[in-house]
Amino acid sequence: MTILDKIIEEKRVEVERLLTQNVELRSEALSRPSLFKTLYEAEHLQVISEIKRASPSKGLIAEGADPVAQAEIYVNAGAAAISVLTDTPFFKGSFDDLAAVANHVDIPLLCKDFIIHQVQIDRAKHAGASIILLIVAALSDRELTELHAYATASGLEVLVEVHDAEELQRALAIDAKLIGVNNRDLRTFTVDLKRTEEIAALFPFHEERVLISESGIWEAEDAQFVSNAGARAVLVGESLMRSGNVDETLRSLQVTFSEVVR
Ligand SMILES: O=C(O)c1ccccc1NCC(=O)[C@H](O)[C@H](O)COP(=O)(O)O
Repeated sequence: MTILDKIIEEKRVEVERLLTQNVELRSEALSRPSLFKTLYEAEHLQVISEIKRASPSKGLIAEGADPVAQAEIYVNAGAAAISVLTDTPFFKGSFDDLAAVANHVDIPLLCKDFIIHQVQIDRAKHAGASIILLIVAALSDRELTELHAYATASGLEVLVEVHDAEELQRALAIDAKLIGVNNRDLRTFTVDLKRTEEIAALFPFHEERVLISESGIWEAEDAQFVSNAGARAVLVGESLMRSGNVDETLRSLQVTFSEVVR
């Protein structure tokens, strides 16, 4: 059994608990800027900055980090959006982290979790997220279609994550506008930025969609590589959480688009 399988198993238990507790999770749509619009109109590579305390591949990264203080640095350094990992057992994140960040920032906010059921979408929205993540590898076609439609109808944006050509086709089949290539294989943890290049070669850039490169971005050279491949944004966690100068690291990743890509 892979870590992804274990995480999904844990999510099934979490969903059961949420459904049994029958917690009131209805909420009005929040008005945050559209991430899609921000990225589509961007003049340079955008950074989606993540609050990440720990991970299955790296263990503890920044256990005692203050999510609000970290988010404020991200906003001041020009982050396009903030991603908050809300899973506790594997990432030491929480919905309290998400809600705390939501109360302090007004830029687009991604609930980074492993969504398999509508109740998790309600919970993300209730905590103040404006974007949810759907991981193609974790969902059947039917689940992907239904969860994407439900989130969109709830007024949320959806980042659809892929890792190979077949998953890209599945993302395009549901007309996903925000497509993220995870450079990390969630089953083996191998990170390879060439994943972005491979998916970019198949990506319909002439359509109104944006490509985001996720994971393994440490320095400007990495950002330039995926930007040159066609990414309009990078999703960055560990390198920002570990940085001694978060502001400087984040700004260094906001590289200019090459003429070819623009
Ligand atoms: O980060 C992991 O080890 C991980 C393992 C299994 C499933 C998901 C995982 N990470 C979630 C992410 O996608 C990353 O947090 C995100 O892309 C940022 O990656 P990085 O900049 O490498 O921290």
